[in-house]
Amino acid sequence: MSDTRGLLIVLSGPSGVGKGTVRAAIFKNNIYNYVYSVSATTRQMRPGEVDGVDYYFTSREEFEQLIEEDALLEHAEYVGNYYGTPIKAIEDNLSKGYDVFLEIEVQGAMKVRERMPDGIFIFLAPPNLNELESRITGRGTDNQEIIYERMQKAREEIEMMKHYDYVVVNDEVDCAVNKVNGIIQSEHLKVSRVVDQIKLQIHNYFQKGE
Ligand SMILES: Nc1ncnc2c1ncn2[C@@H]1O[C@H](COP(=O)(O)OP(=O)(O)OP(=O)(O)O)[C@@H](O)[C@H]1O
Ligand SMILES: Nc1nc2c(ncn2[C@@H]2O[C@H](COP(=O)(O)O)[C@@H](O)[C@H]2O)c(=O)[nH]1
Repeated sequence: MSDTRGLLIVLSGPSGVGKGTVRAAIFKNNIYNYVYSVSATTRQMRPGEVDGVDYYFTSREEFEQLIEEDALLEHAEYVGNYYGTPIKAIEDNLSKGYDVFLEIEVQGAMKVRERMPDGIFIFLAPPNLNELESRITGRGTDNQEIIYERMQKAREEIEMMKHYDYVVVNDEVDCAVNKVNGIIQSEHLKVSRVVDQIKLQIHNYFQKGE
């Protein structure tokens, strides 16, 4: 009867908006004990990235095997590479009561929404598109062609914002972090999420006295 299952939190939005930056800041002072869902990808590892921490880096064959085995909650092809969310760790952590944090692009988020509609879907938006382009360019990880593709994608992705539960504009990282934490903590206080626990406490209290 008690609902101690964790919450599934999906942080999504266009490439370069700052999802990774905001997520890293949230996890640096992880006061709420969120667990991060490490995705699998076929893209090349960037300098400083660690296999199993930033991503599980796989070959295309290995990734296709994961699809075949139904080991992914969702997957998407994004600018020439596969990205996907391993399902087992999510199920294990949610059932242990941890809030699980996904940082994924928009097509994948929409697939998660179909399979896990109880999730909390947060769209991280740029202050404007010029700022988005300068963030992608400033990161220095993509050539002009890829930057162009990522900006084209961003246009479609911003259109999808209406399918999310919340939007947070990432103008200042600290401000965005506080808003995301605030959303999650408010979700925990929803009557629908706590009502069963309260009923159980009342039930246990009166049973003791009988
Ligand atoms: N609020 C902000 N103000 C200024 N710069 C920012 C802000 N947030 C992130 N950035 C910068 O923007 C760049 C892109 O950020 P980041 O890599 O976190 O984006 P992302 O959404 O995770 O991208 P991708 O989806 O491609 O992985 C980085 O150089 C980061 O330092
Ligand atoms: N649908 C999914 N998208 C994912 C996943 N993991 C990451 N991503 C997103 O892909 C793009 C590109 O990432 P990058 O690391 O190459 O810049 C970005 O929007 C990520 O958030 C996933 O498991 N599924």
